[in-house]
Amino acid sequence: MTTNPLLPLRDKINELDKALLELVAKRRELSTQVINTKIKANIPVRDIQRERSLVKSLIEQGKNYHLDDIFIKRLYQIIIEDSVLLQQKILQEKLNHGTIKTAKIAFLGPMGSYSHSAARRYASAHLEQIVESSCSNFKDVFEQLDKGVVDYGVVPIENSSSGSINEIYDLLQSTNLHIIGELSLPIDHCILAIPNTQLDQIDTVYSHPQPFQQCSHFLEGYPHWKIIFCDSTSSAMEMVAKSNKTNYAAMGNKDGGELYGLQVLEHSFANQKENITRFIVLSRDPVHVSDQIPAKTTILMKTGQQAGALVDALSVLRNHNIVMTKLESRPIHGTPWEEMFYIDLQGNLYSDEMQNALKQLAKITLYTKVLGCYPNDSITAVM
Ligand SMILES: C=C(O[C@@H]1C=C(C(=O)O)C=C[C@H]1O)C(=O)O
Repeated sequence: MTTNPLLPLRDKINELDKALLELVAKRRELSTQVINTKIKANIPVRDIQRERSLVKSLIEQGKNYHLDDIFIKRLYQIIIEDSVLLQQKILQEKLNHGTIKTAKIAFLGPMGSYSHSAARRYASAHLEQIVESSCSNFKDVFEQLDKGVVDYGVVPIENSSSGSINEIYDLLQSTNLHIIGELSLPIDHCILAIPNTQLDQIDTVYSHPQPFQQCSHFLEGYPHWKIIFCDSTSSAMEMVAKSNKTNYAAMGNKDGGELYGLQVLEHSFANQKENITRFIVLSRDPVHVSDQIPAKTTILMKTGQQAGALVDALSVLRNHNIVMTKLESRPIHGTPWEEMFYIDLQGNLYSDEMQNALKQLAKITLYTKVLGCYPNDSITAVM
């Protein structure tokens, strides 16, 4: 019997990887000590200067081992992002008196949808244990939360290829719920079919309308495919698996497809190479965001229809040095041709600048409402 000549080397690699994991865990432990010290001394979590000088010095040291600088940057981007998010989480938990032990969380679709992955990801970072509640549409997520059936709801708000998810903006218009968090997920749509199916056998594709929009260029190459809209990507996968038909396919994610026993026929074909969806987390109660971490505040605003009304409102933000990261407008239910503006702002709701700006906005707009203040989780280590 011939033994695999790679085995001794792989054993050594395994040992090194174990040591690397131990080191990463030790570094995380130090980040925990750092945040406890920062809490006592009231020092901000983020220290951009420190991040810059650390990575610069590591790149220099890496040269001694012939390590590529881009490799070091990418590696430390992930390590520092994890460290900052861990510190933010610890700080927020302390401020909001710990997490709910077993939280119920609602999302769109049966298991395997993108919203399900986002809900799990949020839960693994912020909650101890969750009970999952799948909903057949976005309205149901809002209603379950409103009625107290669940503690949190996770819904997509925008995608880097298809833009804003209008249905969510419309639901936010009349809600009393609060945005308490955000998270972004890379999305890789796949064409999924039952085993032993070839791509040229497919004539009908099932999915939620969003993936069809995000992959319109790819779909132009298959003009004969019949497109059928479903409530969610996972209900599409469930349907295709149950049908057992070789001419049917679903568009959804690989992990979800595995749950339903489907195989990947094609992947990585969204219009934008980096296809990312940002999700928001909703709750009945607002959270307090520490002034030691970067925060975002989302507001709803209705201006009058006079010339320059929106410009005047945006000038208020500029005059208070508040950075706007997103501006979206949607028609107002029941009043044709009037618009509601949704604005994402960098900053804490309780900062002086934000409070002053909101007071002034209330004076010059017809309506202003805060939808939520939450930790900015779009952390990019500065290099
Ligand atoms: C660990 C710290 O907190 C943050 C995380 C850093 C890291 O992981 O190296 C560096 C600077 C801070 O943005 C720190 O301040 O030293």
